[in-house]
Amino acid sequence: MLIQMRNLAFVRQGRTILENIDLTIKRGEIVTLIGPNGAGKSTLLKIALGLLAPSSGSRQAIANIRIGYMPQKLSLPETLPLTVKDFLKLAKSYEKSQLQHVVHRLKIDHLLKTPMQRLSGGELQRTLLARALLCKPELLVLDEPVQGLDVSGQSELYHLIHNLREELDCGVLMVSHDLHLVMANTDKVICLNGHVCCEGHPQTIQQDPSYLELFGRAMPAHLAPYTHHHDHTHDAHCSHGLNGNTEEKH
Ligand SMILES: Nc1ncnc2c1ncn2[C@@H]1O[C@H](COP(=O)(O)OP(=O)(O)OP(=O)(O)O)[C@@H](O)[C@H]1O
Repeated sequence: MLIQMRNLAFVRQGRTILENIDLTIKRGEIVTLIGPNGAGKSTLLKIALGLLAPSSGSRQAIANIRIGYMPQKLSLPETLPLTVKDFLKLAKSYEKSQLQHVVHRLKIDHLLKTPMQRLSGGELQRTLLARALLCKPELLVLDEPVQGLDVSGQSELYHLIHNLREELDCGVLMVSHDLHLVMANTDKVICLNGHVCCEGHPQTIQQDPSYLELFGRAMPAHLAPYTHHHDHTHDAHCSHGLNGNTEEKH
């Protein structure tokens, strides 16, 4: 076990954002959080990172756990002179040999002198991932790592994450909206909507009634859209009540 949350809740300004969360991540395991906007996915990642404290329940991690974090986005002033190399060197602590290894592994050697603002979407995601790897993480936390990439770029990055997990023998906790790609690239999926609606292996979870209510009927993996059905309401125990027949696509 790398990290474990038990009966965790997070409340802000009188509003319950997360409740009844039980989550364990082991070494070598990829766990993916899916859920509609505002479901609490980023909040849960911040609790995993230790940036936010739970309001109740517990979050335990192994002693001195090394966590590499890839944020959802990076906002840099257009005129800030910052090359990829400078950016990587801002990481808290790393060895020079590790920087060289990571840069080579993620195939960004040729970008080291490029200003951060000039990177393409795919190059930026690889650079952010490289920075997350500098601490030789035992746990990688990735907030929508493939956003902004085209389908082949998404597939390539998931494949890379898949391989890195084996090479580093680390755990991976990530958020994704790309349901069809998640299914092929994860060990465990957790459907979150303030609480855990359902969880399990990607193949089995597609049969779960809670999953089907949230994301619609199972389809061939390459055709599955990310569809969130809002024709029901949730309570803390994941029972559903019908309230109309509207549907949202995210
Ligand atoms: N510190 C805070 N204080 C008050 N409300 C907050 C705080 N942090 C998050 N929230 C609220 O909690 C809810 C969950 O936010 P969160 O960003 O975790 O959702 P998400 O699932 O990551 O959404 P998205 O898919 O849109 O990124 C949102 O309604 C947000 O406004």
